[in-house]
Amino acid sequence: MSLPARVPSNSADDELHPYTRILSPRENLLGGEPVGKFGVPHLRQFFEHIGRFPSPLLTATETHSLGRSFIPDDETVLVDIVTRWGEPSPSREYMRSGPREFLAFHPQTVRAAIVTCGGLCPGINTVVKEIYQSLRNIYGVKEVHGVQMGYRGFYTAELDTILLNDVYLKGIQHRGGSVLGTTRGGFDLGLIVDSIASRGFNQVYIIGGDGTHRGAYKIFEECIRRRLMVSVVGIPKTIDNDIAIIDHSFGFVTAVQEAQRAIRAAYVEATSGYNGIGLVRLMGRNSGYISMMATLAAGDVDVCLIPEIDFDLDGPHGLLVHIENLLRHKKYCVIVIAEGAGLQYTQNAQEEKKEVDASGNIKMQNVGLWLAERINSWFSLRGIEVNLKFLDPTYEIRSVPAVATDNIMCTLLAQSAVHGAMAGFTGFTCGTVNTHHVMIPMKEIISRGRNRVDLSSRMWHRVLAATMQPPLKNK
Ligand SMILES: Nc1ncnc2c1ncn2[C@@H]1O[C@H](COP(=O)(O)OP(=O)(O)OP(=O)(O)O)[C@@H](O)[C@H]1O
Ligand SMILES: O=P(O)(O)OC[C@H]1O[C@](O)(CO)[C@@H](O)[C@@H]1O
Ligand SMILES: [Mg+2]
Repeated sequence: MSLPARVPSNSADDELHPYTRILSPRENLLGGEPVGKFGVPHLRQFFEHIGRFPSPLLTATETHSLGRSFIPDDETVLVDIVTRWGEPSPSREYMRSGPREFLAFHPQTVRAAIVTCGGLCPGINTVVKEIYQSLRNIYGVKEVHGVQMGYRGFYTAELDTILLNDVYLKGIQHRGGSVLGTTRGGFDLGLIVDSIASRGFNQVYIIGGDGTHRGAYKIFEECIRRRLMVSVVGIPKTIDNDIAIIDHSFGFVTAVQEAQRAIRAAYVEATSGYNGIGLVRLMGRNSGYISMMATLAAGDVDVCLIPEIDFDLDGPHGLLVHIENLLRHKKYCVIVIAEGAGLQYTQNAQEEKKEVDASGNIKMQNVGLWLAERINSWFSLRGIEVNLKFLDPTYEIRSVPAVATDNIMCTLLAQSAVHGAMAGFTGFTCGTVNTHHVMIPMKEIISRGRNRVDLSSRMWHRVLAATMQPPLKNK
């Protein structure tokens, strides 16, 4: 049987950045070690003189029994793992993360920086602590700095960087938030890279979402342009699950778990009141994953509204009539709505100037309040008594500490980031694909656009099967 064709991750239609040119297998053979294979840039591609140091895992076998667990650069994880017997199954593949036998940085020359950007997400502190610990405990790196308050911390005088130590980081994995602070906006590429150069940082770990990654890729490019030998690594952080390619990031499971409290409360209120309606608004401005998975987990939601679906409010097949039917038959109903759902109703399409936050994200009206008002007035007009309770957990689902599975994910992502940077890889993002930890070219993360719920997926179909909600469209 012939082997399936091997398709490097970003060889499809993406226009490749010259830095991330994929070497053909032949070039790799001629050049010895595979370099930049599968699109993950390596410092060796840009700098002639680059170190090659044996990993401490090779030499300090008494403390690290990892001798046989080095990951070769041609070990990959397949994207498409569902296949049919006998059919060729070419799949994209990503480089597997993990410790490499040889390092591009001597640990004593490493000055690392960690920055956290964007909104909060359960587990940020764990990632910060584990990057520090992996650098120090596995590789013996002495200097790991924390950049305060997101990107602006690189260049704002009153936000000096913090030299991280055990005391500062003690127990932070049990706390929500970010010990370093995080903000939106404040991305000044020139000043950020000036700061990286003047402080002598040669490894920069950037924890953040889609916006953060757009910035991180620019930092990577600018470092190369200025001939700065810096590994720039992204660690994906999103409770919304809106980052492409990866299974999901840390914090997502915690957010879904925390959302259960609100849904449970909505259910209790709805089932205890006369014609009770429990309405829960959950985060997710562009992608409805939190609402979708929280609905599946709860098992007692009647309607799940996410940004990806287009629903009618009025009319014989619209949402309001459906709620009335539910009340008639069940005497209560529970509705989950993602903050970005029903945008066509809450935002005036003609409006020319939309309000945006410091990062340029569009500010949205509270769709939960809007829907509560529409439901109440619709039933009131018909003289039907309803008791609607609106629950809006907003920041509660993302400010809590991470649950155990998320904390484990944080640890593994942080270790993957450190192993990759120490080996000299740069311009990459760590993540899980099919539950395996991989290095993904950052260019690919940002060029894929947002991850959104696929309405033809089996997962969304499971939601429809659980809620039994109709299409909510008149035609
Ligand atoms: N296109 C871009 N180029 C450079 N920097 C950007 C870009 N978009 C966003 N940023 C910067 O990245 C940081 C975080 O962006 P943003 O507030 O959009 O959060 P995010 O990383 O997407 O996380 P969240 O999941 O919370 O939305 C901000 O400092 C912002 O200025
Ligand atoms: O109010 P902030 O901090 O801008 O964050 C709100 C946004 O953050 C997110 O959780 C993403 O992190 C969105 O779902 C939400 O709209
Ligand atoms: Mg974002």
